[in-house]
Amino acid sequence: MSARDLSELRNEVDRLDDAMLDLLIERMAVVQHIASLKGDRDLGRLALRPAREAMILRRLTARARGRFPAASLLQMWRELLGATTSAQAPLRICAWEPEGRGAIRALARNHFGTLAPVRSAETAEEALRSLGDGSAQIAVLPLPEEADRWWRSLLGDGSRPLHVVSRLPFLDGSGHSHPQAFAVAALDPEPSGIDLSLLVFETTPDISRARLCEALHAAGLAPRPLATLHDDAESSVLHLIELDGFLAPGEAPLAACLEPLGSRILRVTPIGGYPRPLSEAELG
Ligand SMILES: C=C(O[C@@H]1C=C(C(=O)O)C=C[C@H]1O)C(=O)O
Repeated sequence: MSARDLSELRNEVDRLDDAMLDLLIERMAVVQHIASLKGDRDLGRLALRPAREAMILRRLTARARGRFPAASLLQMWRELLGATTSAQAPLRICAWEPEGRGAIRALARNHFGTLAPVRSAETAEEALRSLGDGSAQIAVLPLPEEADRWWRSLLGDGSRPLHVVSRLPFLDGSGHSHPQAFAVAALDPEPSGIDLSLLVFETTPDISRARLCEALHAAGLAPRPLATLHDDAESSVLHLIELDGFLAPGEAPLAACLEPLGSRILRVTPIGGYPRPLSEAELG
């Protein structure tokens, strides 16, 4: 290849870079128009819409069909979505990174982008409090383990209920040991078409977690129990379980599968709904 060919091809790359940047600028202007319609800033609300973002990312990775590395595509668009969300309304993050549970702050940064400041909290409770006092709009916490109790506070009937709205990272490298986290915000979950739900089942102590999961399995809900808490008076037990689908209590098939357990199910409270992360296998 001659020096002339190389310089022509580099000119072509420069032309494409300019065109891509012009498109990003044009996209940002459309997002600002969307922002004025949604009115999140005036309502003191987060501009983030995890379901819409997941639909964009799934569509683009399918469209790329391996012609551009999917993991890079996802990371580039996560940065873009972070920039467009930050441009609409404040987006500050408070992350709880307990010892030995992985790089949660880095996970938050990779997901929400470089523009969103990530502050550290000493405890999960402190991270959740930051949502109440307005010093952050998103709390990022590692997936609960048995000893964690923070998820219990999402059961409260606050005037602006907090929900788990995302599971991080969006590209799930299951099989590798990598940290996973929940993003909590004062935002109502919306369905993206392929979703997971996080529910708290309050039961009488005489039914085991295994029995509860068996009933959920039978309805094809693929339960993944995360944690169980016994209340001080031993009169009820709280089970935190992630299920396939965007579910609401009282809705079929949840209501139907719990019916045989009768009055031993005291209460079912959804505390989260979020897009199911893409698996590496799905990317092909
Ligand atoms: C533009 C919007 O706000 C945010 C930014 C998005 C984007 O850049 O495409 C998508 C979803 C939201 O997180 C929107 O709600 O559509």
